[in-house]
Amino acid sequence: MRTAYRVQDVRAAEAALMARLPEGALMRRAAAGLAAACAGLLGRVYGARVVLLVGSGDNGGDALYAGARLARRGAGVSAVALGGRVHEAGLAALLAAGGRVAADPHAALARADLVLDGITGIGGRGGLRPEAVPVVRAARESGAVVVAVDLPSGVDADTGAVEGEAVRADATVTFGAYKPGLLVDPARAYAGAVRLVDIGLGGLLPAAAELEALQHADVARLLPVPGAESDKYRRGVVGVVAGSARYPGAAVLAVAGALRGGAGAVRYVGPAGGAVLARYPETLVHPGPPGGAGRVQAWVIGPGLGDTPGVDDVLASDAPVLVDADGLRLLDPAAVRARPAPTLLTPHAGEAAALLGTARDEVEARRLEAVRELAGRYGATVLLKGSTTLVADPSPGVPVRVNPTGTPWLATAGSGDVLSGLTGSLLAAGLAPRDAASAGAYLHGLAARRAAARGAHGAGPAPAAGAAPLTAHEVAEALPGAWRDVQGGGGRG
Ligand SMILES: NC(=O)C1=CN([C@@H]2O[C@H](COP(=O)(O)OP(=O)(O)OC[C@H]3O[C@@H](n4cnc5c(N)ncnc54)[C@H](O)[C@@H]3O)[C@@H](O)[C@H]2O)[C@@H](O)CC1
Ligand SMILES: Nc1ncnc2c1ncn2[C@@H]1O[C@H](COP(=O)(O)OP(=O)(O)O)[C@@H](O)[C@H]1O
Ligand SMILES: [K+]
Repeated sequence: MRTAYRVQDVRAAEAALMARLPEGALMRRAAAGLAAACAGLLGRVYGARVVLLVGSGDNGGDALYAGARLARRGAGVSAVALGGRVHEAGLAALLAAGGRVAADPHAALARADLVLDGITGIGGRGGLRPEAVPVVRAARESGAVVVAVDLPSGVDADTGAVEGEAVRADATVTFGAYKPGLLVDPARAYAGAVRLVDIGLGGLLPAAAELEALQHADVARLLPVPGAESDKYRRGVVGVVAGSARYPGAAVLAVAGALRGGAGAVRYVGPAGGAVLARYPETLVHPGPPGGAGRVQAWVIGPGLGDTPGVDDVLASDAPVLVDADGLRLLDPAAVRARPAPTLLTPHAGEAAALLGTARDEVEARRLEAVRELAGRYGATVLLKGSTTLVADPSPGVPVRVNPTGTPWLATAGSGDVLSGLTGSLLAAGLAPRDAASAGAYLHGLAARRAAARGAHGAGPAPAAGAAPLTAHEVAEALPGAWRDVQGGGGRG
């Protein structure tokens, strides 16, 4: 499991550690890790040209000390000061190691092999200041590798928001702990490949992180495994209320996901039973309404539902309910809040905006705040889909889960239907809503990568990024392979 902590928690942990260490020891640890990462990226340090963008705080200090280490190994290092002051001891170390202050910043940047962004770290507020913008643009245009120190300057460490301009890094070397902004878009997209340098904060950070990202082994522990005593009812029956005369395909895709989610049986309820059976004869079908369909351990309602009634009926049941798509539009918030059984809402940004009474851009700019707000307001677990998928629990203080798998190719019609079927099936198999949602998103994203890379039936581990367009159906068909990848352990998301 990867965890991320808020700035106030990182600062408190650093303060506790610093009290036990000699002056400057923590910054030296950070700078050593940073310099080693830069050396790795450069390949050959001797003769490399390195430019440090140095702000007025300790983030600039880290860059200066790392620059000093690279200068001692033969790199040509020059510093560009962008704040009113610079970290004096850091600058002295750089000069003593043979580094310089750049006489002409733009000329230095034009020749640079590597640029270290030490403008702001966890002390930064708002986007880049205007005077930094042309320098940062020149760094980007030079073709040099841009490495952000702790965080790309200009992004919000706690929320992942980006207000105005920010550094677009190829890599970020972060210290002590991940910060939420490194894992949540839009800021995540500015960070490039993120590397964590251990400076000894372990044990000093709070027990509950702000964010958690599951990895293969975490998901493997959550997935249901049938025992010798299992039968289809004990494994759980998932009821899928989806599709309409206008959108029969949504029913087929939700059932496709549900059949690969570990429940013992899938009961489809709605008008698209014919289309569902033609593709999946193993489905139990019922024309509706849901109340007469028989016992289920969890419901999924909403994909392609149109205005078909049934949401009230399902919300009145005492089983866990996942509400997606049209179901989110039709639900009565008071009925959701009053439910004794768990509810899981799975909106994309537009649906989340409608539920919150705000604009879509607002949700996309502040995903972490939006998902927490929704969970609190509705008293439900919320899975917010999109470029960063987040899962929030309604209880305050529980870490939000951020999904590390997926590919932008998933932004294809119907892939959300597969996700809701899959996640509902995990709910029926007995997973808690937060676990079902995060394991569902993880498998779904992994399946998408497999499908995008080589088609649904390819073998071997999932590659890092998708390569070709995919269809929602292919995502569903790649789910068993993703499930096996996860259970095989090893790799991460
Ligand atoms: N506290 C510690 O023990 C450690 C801190 N470390 C480094 O120290 C950093 C935090 O240092 P600071 O607290 O000094 O804060 P920063 O260096 O992140 O930034 C603070 C300075 O930047 C200015 N500033 C704020 N917003 C700005 C903006 N938008 N544009 C330009 N300037 C802006 C402020 O006026 C202030 O002078 C961490 O991110 C990390 O890089 C590491 O050395 C590890 C140890
Ligand atoms: N830019 C993106 N990068 C990665 N995944 C995305 C992106 N945009 C959407 N997705 C994912 O694609 C799926 C789309 O679901 P949804 O919006 O409900 O579409 P639909 O209703 O057509 O099925 C979700 O799993 C979502 O997280
Ligand atoms: K920085």
